Amino acid sequence: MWRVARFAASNVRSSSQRRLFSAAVIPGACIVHKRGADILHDPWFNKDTGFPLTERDRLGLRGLLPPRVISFEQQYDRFMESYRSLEKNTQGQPYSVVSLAKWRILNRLHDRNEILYYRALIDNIKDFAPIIYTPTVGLVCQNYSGLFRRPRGMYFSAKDKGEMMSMIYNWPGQQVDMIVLTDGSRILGLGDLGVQGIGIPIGKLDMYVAAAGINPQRILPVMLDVGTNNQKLLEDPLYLGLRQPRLEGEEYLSIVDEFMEAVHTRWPKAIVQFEDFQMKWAFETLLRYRKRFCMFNDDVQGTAGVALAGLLGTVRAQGRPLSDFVNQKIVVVGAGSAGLGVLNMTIQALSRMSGNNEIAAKNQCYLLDKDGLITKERKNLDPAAAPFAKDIKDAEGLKEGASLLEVVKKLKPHVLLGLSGVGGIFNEQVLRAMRESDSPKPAIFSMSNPTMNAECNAADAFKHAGPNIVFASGSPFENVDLGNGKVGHVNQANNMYLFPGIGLGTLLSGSHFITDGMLQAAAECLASYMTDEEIQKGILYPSIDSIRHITAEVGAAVVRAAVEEDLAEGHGEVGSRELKHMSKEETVAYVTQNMWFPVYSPLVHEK
Ligand SMILES: NC(=O)C1=CN([C@@H]2O[C@H](COP(=O)(O)OP(=O)(O)OC[C@H]3O[C@@H](n4cnc5c(N)ncnc54)[C@H](O)[C@@H]3O)[C@@H](O)[C@H]2O)C=CC1
Ligand SMILES: CC(=O)C(=O)O
Ligand SMILES: [Mg+2]
Repeated sequence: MWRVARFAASNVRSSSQRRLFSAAVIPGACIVHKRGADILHDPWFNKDTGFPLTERDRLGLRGLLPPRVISFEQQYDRFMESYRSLEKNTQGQPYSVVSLAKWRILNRLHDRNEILYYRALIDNIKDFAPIIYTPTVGLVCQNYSGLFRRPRGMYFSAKDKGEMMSMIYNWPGQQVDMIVLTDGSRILGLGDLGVQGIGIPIGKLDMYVAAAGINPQRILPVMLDVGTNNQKLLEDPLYLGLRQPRLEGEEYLSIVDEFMEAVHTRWPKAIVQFEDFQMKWAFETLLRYRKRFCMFNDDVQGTAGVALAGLLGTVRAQGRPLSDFVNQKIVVVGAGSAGLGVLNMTIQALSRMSGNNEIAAKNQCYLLDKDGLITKERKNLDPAAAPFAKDIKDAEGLKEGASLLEVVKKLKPHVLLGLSGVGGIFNEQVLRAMRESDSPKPAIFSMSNPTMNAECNAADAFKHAGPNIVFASGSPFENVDLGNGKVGHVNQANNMYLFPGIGLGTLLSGSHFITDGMLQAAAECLASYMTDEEIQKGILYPSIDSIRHITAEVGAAVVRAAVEEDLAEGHGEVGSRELKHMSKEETVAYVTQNMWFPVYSPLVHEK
């Protein structure tokens, strides 16, 4: 096992500080149970030409590598040079060609040498996150059959019913801390991609390693293949998943049940993040498992916290006190797992701030789906959306099913937040209507992924809704040049700012459950992270460059919430008593010190 890497300081925000920070890592020895070529073919242990001569002798590697030993720094520079020349050589080519070429070069390194891969990822997170995460990961999932070279993670299919308890022991890692699980039924805004959705757990877990310092030997991406209803995939001769329609009802749940039991039998403390499940199963599984296992749903709960932090930021951006949040009119477009999760957490926060007045809180919020404004008059109203359906008498004269444009024109909302998965629905007319918003700095959150599915792009938002808006998107866009030296700041409102800290904080607290209190603490931590000066410039979230720092803070907030709720049993040598006595700063230091960092450790062979 890797010894935990130790960091010198916890308060690191600039890139020069980060470099110092990484230089202070002390590598521990690592036990390996294999020798010779088996080591070179194992990306967990392989150092390529970086094996020192003594290690080559000890591990039976002499003669299997060219004689010259190359330092880690040289290997790193060599990789970055080839990445930069790929960038240069593909300039001007279509987005899909360039980004898939970048993904391939990163993926090859991932498959060969994980230490070098994760170091490159951490040091270049701003450049590489859009490749290994949204938006390119969406393209990768769509093209998975053609891109597939080597398996990564585990695949449990409907055909494995009754076998999962033994299958779970096929995983080579002794300990697993973090699992990201999908059934591929709603991959970003791209719909049902069946087994091809495995790219999402892989990308999310890469973010866990990069942002939270979860040891990559202790992560497990999982695909639960219960079939697909995507006809194109079913007819594709190269499709790698089960060629059958999706299981439904009890049959479906029995597969998820069996998986959850198997995982927690082998690794009772593993945390399972449910990701990109279609809405009905997202809610059903959350309800079914959250009091039995350590799990959460990222799309429902992680997204909600990030959106709430952003909404509170928009109040500060208007120069108003946070208490003014209760006066904001918020329109949420998309009544799926993400939209309802956001609305639920927002109403809870509004309600708390207005003296537990849930009715007043609900009055501030409007919800639309593909059929327009959702009111209590809706026929076949989805039970999940029912608590947020407008009473027609409170709908400001708007009718059931009113269009987005009608709603925006009538309400003049402070916030327009999209989680519909439909690209371009914040069209020119809708954005122009936002110019009449009651807010001096109207907020437009175009949170759907990947880029093509964003409700609007950044340039259109500033062009049509005006330079005063506060803008956030789920996938990254460049800042917008507004002329006269002014910049329209683009925020990335993505659950990546919270899920790594939720997972890490839960792990280090030793809590068996992830409660609303822990999630709320995570959201509040993110909300209070930015300074007033940054917020005034329209910057609502930290730069992705400081994702490790924000994750340490969020992780610590989650640990402290678990302690407060008496759920924290501790982790490793740190028990519940020690956690209870830690100050806020000590908790941040504890979390930071437990972040893994990629450095070559001496390998020691053991039979
Ligand atoms: N930025 C972030 O961190 C996150 C972004 N998302 C994105 O949110 C999107 C939706 O995800 P889910 O809620 O899980 O999907 P979902 O499929 O459960 O819900 C989509 C909702 O949008 C509605 N809709 C469809 N067409 C519409 C239209 N023309 N006008 C208004 N509403 C319309 C549907 O009726 C449905 O209520 C995806 O693109 C996903 O990538 C999801 C989670 C996190
Ligand atoms: C970011 C994310 O979780 C999604 O788009 O589904
Ligand atoms: Mg997701």
